[in-house]
Amino acid sequence: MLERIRKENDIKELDMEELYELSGEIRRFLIEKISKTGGHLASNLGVVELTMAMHLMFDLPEDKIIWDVGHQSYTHKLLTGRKAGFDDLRKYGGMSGFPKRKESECDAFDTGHSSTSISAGLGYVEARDIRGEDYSVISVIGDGSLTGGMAYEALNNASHLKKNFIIVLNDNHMSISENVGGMSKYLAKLRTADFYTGLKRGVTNTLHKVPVVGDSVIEKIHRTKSSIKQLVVPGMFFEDMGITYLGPVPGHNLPLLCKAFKEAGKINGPVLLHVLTEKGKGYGPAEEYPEKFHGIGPFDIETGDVLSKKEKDTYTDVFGKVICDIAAHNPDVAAITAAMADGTGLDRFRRMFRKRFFDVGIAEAHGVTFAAGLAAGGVKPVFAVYSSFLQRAYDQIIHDVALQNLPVVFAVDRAGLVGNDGETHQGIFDLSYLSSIPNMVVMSPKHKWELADMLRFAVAYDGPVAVRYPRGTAYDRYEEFRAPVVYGRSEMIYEEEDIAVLSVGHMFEEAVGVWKSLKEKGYRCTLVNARFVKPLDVEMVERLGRNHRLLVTIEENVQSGGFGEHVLEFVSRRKVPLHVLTAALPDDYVEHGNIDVLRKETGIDRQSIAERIIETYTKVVESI
Ligand SMILES: Cc1ncc(C[n+]2csc(CCOP(=O)(O)OP(=O)(O)O)c2C)c(N)n1
Ligand SMILES: CC(=O)[C@@H](O)[C@H](O)COP(=O)(O)O
Ligand SMILES: [Mg+2]
Repeated sequence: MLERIRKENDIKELDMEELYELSGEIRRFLIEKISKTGGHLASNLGVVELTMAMHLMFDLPEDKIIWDVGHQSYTHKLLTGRKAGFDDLRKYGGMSGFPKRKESECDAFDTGHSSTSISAGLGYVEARDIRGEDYSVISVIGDGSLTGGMAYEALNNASHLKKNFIIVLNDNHMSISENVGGMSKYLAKLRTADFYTGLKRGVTNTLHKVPVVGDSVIEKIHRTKSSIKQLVVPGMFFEDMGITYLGPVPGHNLPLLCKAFKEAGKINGPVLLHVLTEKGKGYGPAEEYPEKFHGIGPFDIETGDVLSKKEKDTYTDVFGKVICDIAAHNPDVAAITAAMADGTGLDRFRRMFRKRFFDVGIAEAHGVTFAAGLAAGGVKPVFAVYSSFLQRAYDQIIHDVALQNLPVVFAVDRAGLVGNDGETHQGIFDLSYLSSIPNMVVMSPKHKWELADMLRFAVAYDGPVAVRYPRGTAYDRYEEFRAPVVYGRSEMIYEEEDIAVLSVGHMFEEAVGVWKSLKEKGYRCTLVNARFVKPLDVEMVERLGRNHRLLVTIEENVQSGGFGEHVLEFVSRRKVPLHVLTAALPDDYVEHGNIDVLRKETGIDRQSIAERIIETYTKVVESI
């Protein structure tokens, strides 16, 4: 069947039996492909029928399907002619793991971060009406993503609509890990309500079963003239806001899903279609361990085991262990995650210090202000958060934390290039957005031992402080370089003259490569580990100015507002006699792919940096 799907809407040519066959083929295809490339398997297996139903009931690309997060859009990609793309899924130059408008006109909106789909959908609805156009808009949001504040802001805003807007709540009762919070509990109650048993039941029959609320329901039904109102009883939270609730609909029953979409399309206003799906559906290991198969590397299909065995600790592992050790000795330390307990390494903390562990849901902005409140109350909060997700909380960092100089520790994970998730997830802005904030201290460790030392320093520090470290294996060389972390002081590694290399955090590994290659070619070269991005170690810069000609900064952050620009600004303002060469990422978004490839493409790999240094240094010497 899959062979017959060459482009969008081809699915409509299949009969029901063929559609069943197709759903099986899609699952087998996804399992096989993702077992080789890695990707977000469990969420995708859960929405096969839901996606098929939407593709059967709507016309693409005219109608707009907006995926929240977008990690579950693989079936949508398959049904819109992108089957071949799965061979290079998430590889450099290959197909993205998320919806991309530049990839297909059937992708209505780019996503990657959660809880945006209702806002974007509402924007489309209003644009449609302003321009007098006629198409359907369907936002598909997961129960986990419904813990994000933006989703409620959008629901609140959408409640006034008088035209159709379909919001699909894809409820698999899971975020990456177990979902949290009051809405999740509410949805759990709705799950046990009667299934969507069809639209044939008479309105009155149903209403007779609803004592007390019957009259108001009848009134509403008369207002909307929609028989579907018989199903309002379970979703009064949404109903009372002015959003029609339909469901719960069994999310693996294609005919019922299609019917539900048909009815949802009739409602003149916002309608929330509550669909119950199973994460990992159809693949035993993913059904059993949806968390493990949420995002997974290549794995063995028979056993479900991940193929590449991890031999060394990642920075995340180091953080997870050290923060537990710190908390064991300091009862004031609390840890916060925004739905990323495993990803940030806080799972261990959750087990060890249940009362001091807080999963706030996918709510980074709230998480930051909540941390500020904890800090104001005398607790020492450590918010472990991915660099790109912390972008969500910029005002909260300024307004609620830094302005009051509150001692909140930001453990900024996935800083720098993250690789296969691509543009939306690269942690390449944090040095810029954090180091521009007054009171903020920003550090980055060169290796795993320094991460531990910096975390201890950060917890002891009386003010807002960020420690940023990358995804992946923690660097475990240069153990002998472990001088105590001193506020605002960098670390001299090798001192020579002429060329000085000043590297930030994990780019130390590249900087060592640069340093070695310059040495091999006969250059005299100093190597310094910056440690602090803010405050900048200006004494070190002045000291380097005495016997060097070229100062090279290396960071995995955009150039704009980054470490190199801070150094440049200081050198120029204080007229330090140094030429400065900044190795940083260009003013652009970096797509998905292997990190080494991305570094090469963006010119921050050791070889490209060494070449640029030699070229620049030659010019500097010639100009004297
Ligand atoms: C702002 C933001 N924070 C965190 C994440 C990481 N994240 C990706 S998917 C996900 C869980 C989403 O759960 P749900 O919406 O229920 O989708 P499911 O995976 O269950 O299909 C999380 C926390 C993100 N993408 N965006
Ligand atoms: C879709 C999403 O945002 C997460 O699942 C993310 O892909 C996790 O990234 P890590 O694999 O780096 O934890
Ligand atoms: Mg979910």
